[in-house]
Amino acid sequence: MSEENCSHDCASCGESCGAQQLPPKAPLNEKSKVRHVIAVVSGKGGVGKSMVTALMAVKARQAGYQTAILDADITGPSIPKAFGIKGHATGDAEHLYPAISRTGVEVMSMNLLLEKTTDPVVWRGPIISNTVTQFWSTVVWGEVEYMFVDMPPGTGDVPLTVFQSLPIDGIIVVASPQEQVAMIVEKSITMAKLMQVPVLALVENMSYFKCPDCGKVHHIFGKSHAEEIAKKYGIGTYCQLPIDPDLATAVDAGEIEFVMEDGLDPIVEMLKQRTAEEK
Ligand SMILES: Nc1ncnc2c1ncn2[C@@H]1O[C@H](COP(=O)(O)OP(=O)(O)OP(=O)(O)O)[C@@H](O)[C@H]1O
Repeated sequence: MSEENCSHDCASCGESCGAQQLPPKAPLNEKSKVRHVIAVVSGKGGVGKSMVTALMAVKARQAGYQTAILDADITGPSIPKAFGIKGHATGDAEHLYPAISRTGVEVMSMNLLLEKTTDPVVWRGPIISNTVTQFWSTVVWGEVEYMFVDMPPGTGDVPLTVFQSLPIDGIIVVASPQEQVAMIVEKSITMAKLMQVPVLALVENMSYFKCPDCGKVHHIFGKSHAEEIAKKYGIGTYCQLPIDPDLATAVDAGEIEFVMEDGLDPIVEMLKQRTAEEK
């Protein structure tokens, strides 16, 4: 950005220039230790980002890690429903406490703070972004190995705040075959690169449908581009999830912790390897 176009408001600018003065990362409270934070992003809504966030937390938990989900999708939170978590989060004068799922995944979401889950959150961008930072700072997360942040879709205010305020280890990009063709996915990848956050994995969701009767595989949204996109952007891990009506039913019934789906295993393996290398 040229000098005369610079607003000098680095907190709301995604450019990385020599004069950049980013705000310090938001602090965690003294009762929490979160070792790794992974943001789950998508170029547009409805591609299964929340589904992948929930499944990643479940699968990493099954692999033996303490996991948590920070639902940064403030205006469209869907994480508590996938886990069948009802009721409200609790808190005291200084802290909020996360809900704990049946298998031990910690969850904080705007839906746990609303009087009715159908109430809309009609807030302006800066207040929404501030809420996300508060979830990070005021929630008593305890000891967490992997926190997954369910981002709102796109590259707006909240993703910018999350990248700037939270110590993000990397992102998982979720896209359907269609977004990959339309290059929507590349916007998220380019944003992460601008913010100097590594892209850890690409999930091609709704990649294919396998007929339960004859076993034939149909590419409903076009052929796969996961390998091609992963190669182009140097993304080390990629995987595919099928269109699976059982997955959608499990989310609707709050049973995401109990589905049989191994499509995300390559990412869990990658996380295990990273953890082993740290030791
Ligand atoms: N692989 C899949 N098979 C079947 N249904 C799926 C699959 N992935 C996601 N869905 C369903 O598609 C719908 C949208 O998924 P989800 O809410 O995870 O998308 P999203 O990208 O988080 O959307 P938004 O950003 O708008 O919140 C949900 O009803 C979900 O259950």
